[in-house]
Amino acid sequence: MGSNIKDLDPLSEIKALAEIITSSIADIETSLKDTGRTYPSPHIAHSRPESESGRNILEVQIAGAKIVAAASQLIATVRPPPLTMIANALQYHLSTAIRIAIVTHTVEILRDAGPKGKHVQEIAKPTNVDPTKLARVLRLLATNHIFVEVSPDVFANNRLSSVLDTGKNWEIIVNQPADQKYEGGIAFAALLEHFIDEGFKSSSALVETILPSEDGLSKTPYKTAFNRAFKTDSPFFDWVEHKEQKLRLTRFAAGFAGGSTVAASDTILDGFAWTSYPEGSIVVDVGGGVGSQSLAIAKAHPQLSLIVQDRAPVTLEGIKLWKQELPGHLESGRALFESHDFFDRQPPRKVSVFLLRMILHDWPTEDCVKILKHLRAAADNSTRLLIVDNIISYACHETQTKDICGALRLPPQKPLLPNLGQTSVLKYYADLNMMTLLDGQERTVLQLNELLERCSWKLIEVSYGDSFSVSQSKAIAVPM
Ligand SMILES: C[S@@+](CC[C@H](N)C(=O)[O-])C[C@H]1O[C@@H](n2cnc3c(N)ncnc32)[C@H](O)[C@@H]1O
Repeated sequence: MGSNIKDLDPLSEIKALAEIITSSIADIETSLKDTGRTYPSPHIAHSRPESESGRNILEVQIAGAKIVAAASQLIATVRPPPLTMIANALQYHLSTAIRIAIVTHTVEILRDAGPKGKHVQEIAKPTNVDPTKLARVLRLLATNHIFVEVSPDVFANNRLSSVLDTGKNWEIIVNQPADQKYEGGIAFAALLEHFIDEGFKSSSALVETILPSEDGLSKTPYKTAFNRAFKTDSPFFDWVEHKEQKLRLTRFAAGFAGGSTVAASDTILDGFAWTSYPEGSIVVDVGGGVGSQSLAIAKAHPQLSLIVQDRAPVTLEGIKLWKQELPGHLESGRALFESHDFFDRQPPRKVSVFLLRMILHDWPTEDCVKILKHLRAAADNSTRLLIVDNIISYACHETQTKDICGALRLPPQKPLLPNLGQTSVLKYYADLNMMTLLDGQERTVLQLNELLERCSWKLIEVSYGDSFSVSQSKAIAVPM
């Protein structure tokens, strides 16, 4: 497990893990007492972000990160190994069960019933699914702490299941076309549906895609596992815009626009010196989508001028959003949307900050080189490049990046994994999602450093974000 494993006999290792859990719980208790906040109950709906305020205290987060790392390591240590491997190999049923709960609108149907729940006959009726099969699906979820089986075949929501709630009335959802489910609602489940539909189906084709073709010489006809699974030559982002993929496009857009914010606790505003830029400094948000990040920057730092670049149809959506959210910035020219392909040269102008958020991970390294070289050509000595992505750590100690500010982290307590194992696992899932769908990749600091150097950018600072954060790591580079 941890690289320090040889120092501990097995029982001492188990005790050390248990001790990490006990002392972390004591830390949580102290922080809650000091701040007068309470810990969120696993039995109560996750309906408002404020209800997470106890868990969001920095010290509570750090303690929670240790508990997740230690508890999962403890399970991996004590359960008979073949059973752990079988349970790991069968995880796909859990993904499927989550999607079934979403498409049957189970969470919305159960919302009003509260803790007493509803019989599965009632839950199954609106979507006309077989109640006995739905009960088995929900029981697997309840066994994983998602929903509660209150009495045989009677299920109720709990905090985990309630994360899937759109907040909409189930009778409205059932009578709407499927692509309208997330309209006017919370779209977190849309993100999960994208993972479990396009992502999961593609993942099942990764084995055949990664292996060399049978003769060992000819190239595989499919570039990505996604291409193989969906029998298409189109890159994912083109395919999802095909007419017949309307439901998937709507769901994907909803999931990424609104859904991802439910999970993020730190933001674009943290970890970068936005206030150091004077009136009129230009920030170019490259591949900025509808400008949701730029919107947060503009609201917090009104002295900045924001230019959001993306593909033409996306910029039109962005203008609509900004007209609602911050019309004054568009009218005064303080913010503008620019249709621009990031594989083309940047328009000449003085840019203070180029922002690349969740862009580089979408692309293979050679394409990232093209994007970064165009930005470098448009930069002057004072330009900063801010990259926001998942920066992943090796699962072992690494010291080669010690000269980059923030890159090295203190090793966690023995015998935890250096990357805290399950605590940071979402970043590694994201990496495989990138591989599967796009031939993209999440990068380590070493890989990012090498990539930037090839494009004459120098990586000067890294911050990883909160313990549980995803897509919130930041890297700052300057021209070489
Ligand atoms: C994962 S989204 C990130 C959006 C935004 N940066 C954010 O963090 O919310 C990737 C974005 O890249 C845009 N994109 C893809 N190919 C592009 C290209 N060749 N030129 C400009 N933008 C592109 C997509 O339209 C999409 O908005």
